[in-house]
Amino acid sequence: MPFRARTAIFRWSLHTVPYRIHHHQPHSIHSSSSSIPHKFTSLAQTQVYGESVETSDDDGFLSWLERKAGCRISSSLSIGKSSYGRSLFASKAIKTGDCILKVPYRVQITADNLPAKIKSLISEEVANVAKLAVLLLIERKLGQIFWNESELEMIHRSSVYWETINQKSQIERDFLAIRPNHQEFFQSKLKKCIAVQTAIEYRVYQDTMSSQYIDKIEITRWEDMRYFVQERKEKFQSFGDITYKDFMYACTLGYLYDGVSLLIPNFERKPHYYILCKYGLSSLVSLLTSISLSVGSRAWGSTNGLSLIPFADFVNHDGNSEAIVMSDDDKQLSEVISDRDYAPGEQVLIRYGKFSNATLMLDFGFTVPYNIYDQVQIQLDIPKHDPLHKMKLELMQQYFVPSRKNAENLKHSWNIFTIKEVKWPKGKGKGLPQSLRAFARVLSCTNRQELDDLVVEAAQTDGRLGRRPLPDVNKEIQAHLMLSSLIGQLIEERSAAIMSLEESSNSSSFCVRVPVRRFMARDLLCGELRILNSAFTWLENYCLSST
Ligand SMILES: C[S@@+](CC[C@H](N)C(=O)[O-])C[C@H]1O[C@@H](n2cnc3c(N)ncnc32)[C@H](O)[C@@H]1O
Repeated sequence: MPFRARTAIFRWSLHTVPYRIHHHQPHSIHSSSSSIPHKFTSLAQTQVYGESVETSDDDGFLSWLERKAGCRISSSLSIGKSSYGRSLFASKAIKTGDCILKVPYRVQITADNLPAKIKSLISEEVANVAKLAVLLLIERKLGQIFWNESELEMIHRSSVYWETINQKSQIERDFLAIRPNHQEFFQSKLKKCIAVQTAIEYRVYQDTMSSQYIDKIEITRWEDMRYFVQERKEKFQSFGDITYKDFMYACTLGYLYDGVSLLIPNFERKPHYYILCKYGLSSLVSLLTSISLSVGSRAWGSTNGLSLIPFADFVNHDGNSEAIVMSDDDKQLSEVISDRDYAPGEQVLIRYGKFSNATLMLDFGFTVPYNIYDQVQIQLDIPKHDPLHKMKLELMQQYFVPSRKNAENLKHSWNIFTIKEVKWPKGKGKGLPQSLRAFARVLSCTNRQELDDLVVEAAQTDGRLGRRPLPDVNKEIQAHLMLSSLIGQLIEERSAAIMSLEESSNSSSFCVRVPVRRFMARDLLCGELRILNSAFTWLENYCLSST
């Protein structure tokens, strides 16, 4: 995932592993996980996730990778197909605590693996994830990664909407930063090629509108191109939406992929054909524009920075699993220890991280129907017309400094709070975040004296502003009523958005992916609604119990 920000590295000690290891998780902008273990996957979920293993054309991959690594990577897993794309399945019975895969660092890929000649083409300001992206080779459904505007409209009430917009523009910036250099590189190759008259005749639609053919295109790798044309003629004809420029660019990407050939069995010298033949040209071209997201959903934060971990990246996610990818620096490998027993043929799942649906959706392109890590961002503003606006603003900026972890994440600022589901809305256990309630107390002050009193109280206690209930009970209730009114408004917005999703689900769509995205939007919004409702109930109870 695009990760301009932090990669959390967690120390994790499974009882079966006697040495110190690091837990690493797929890179996520949103990652804010702690490493507290959660429950085993329930049987019901196993059935939902369970799939029968189909023979996959990736069968040779494991043995190829083991040859490359010079050691056994897994003796209990095989690659198969699931409803989430490829996945790992138990090839024999697995017991809790078994080490199910070990991938040595030497066959993992980090930005450092970029060959020097490629590195020199990529400017310094390009994010690590984008550098890794040029190494990415296997991604399906590439053309469908970004949501279009009307699809985004389904979630415009959620903060994910703005995050998506920001992410897209960052990717565009990275892409633009890579492209000019690369084109220059290709231009020089092309000139050479023209000089030696190594041209090949082939046809490609220039664009769908004109359906014009370009007949003679000089290309350096004409032999390779002929191979491609012969093999994939029928596909070739259907690439109507690809412009000549895109096409050339896609073909030349092969140079960039040279650096990752180690991941592609039997295609060591022709990595781009692998992608072209297997997934089609549009996939390859889309790869360029959706590059960071694709990499992000396969890259793992570790002690080595972002890494692509072959084989481990075939495993799918279950937020309830306790199995995670861990790295052992002493042994120079990443490994997964099973958190439960598996029968042969069962799909093996791990937890990528404690990710909300917003994170899963934005960084991995999927959601789960009931996500225990869901959360909602709430923004509180000081009303412009508040006579104490200036004083409150100064106090807020001074006292409500986001934690370092949150500060790294652009979406966090002093007036944005993250709320999680309140498990015990009747008052037991943790309620709403203290910082949010403190902020509301400051907002509810109506004169300077009240604000000064809060400052004095902070100095006399732990230095934090508004952490204690206001001495005036009515004021305390007022502050919390203000929060419940805001939350009530957010609930209405989410409910309306869910309703309109339901209405639009009756209209037929020609596009296969729209219903899928509608489900994702619904998972996201329903999760947020659940959290907001729990917060609302908690606030109601707090106010009632304070009277
Ligand atoms: C690391 S890859 C896992 C292998 C992937 N299924 C494949 O075909 O290559 C992560 C991607 O798998 C899919 N995926 C993983 N877990 C999933 C889940 N629980 N539900 C839906 N899709 C999932 C998503 O497309 C995600 O971006």
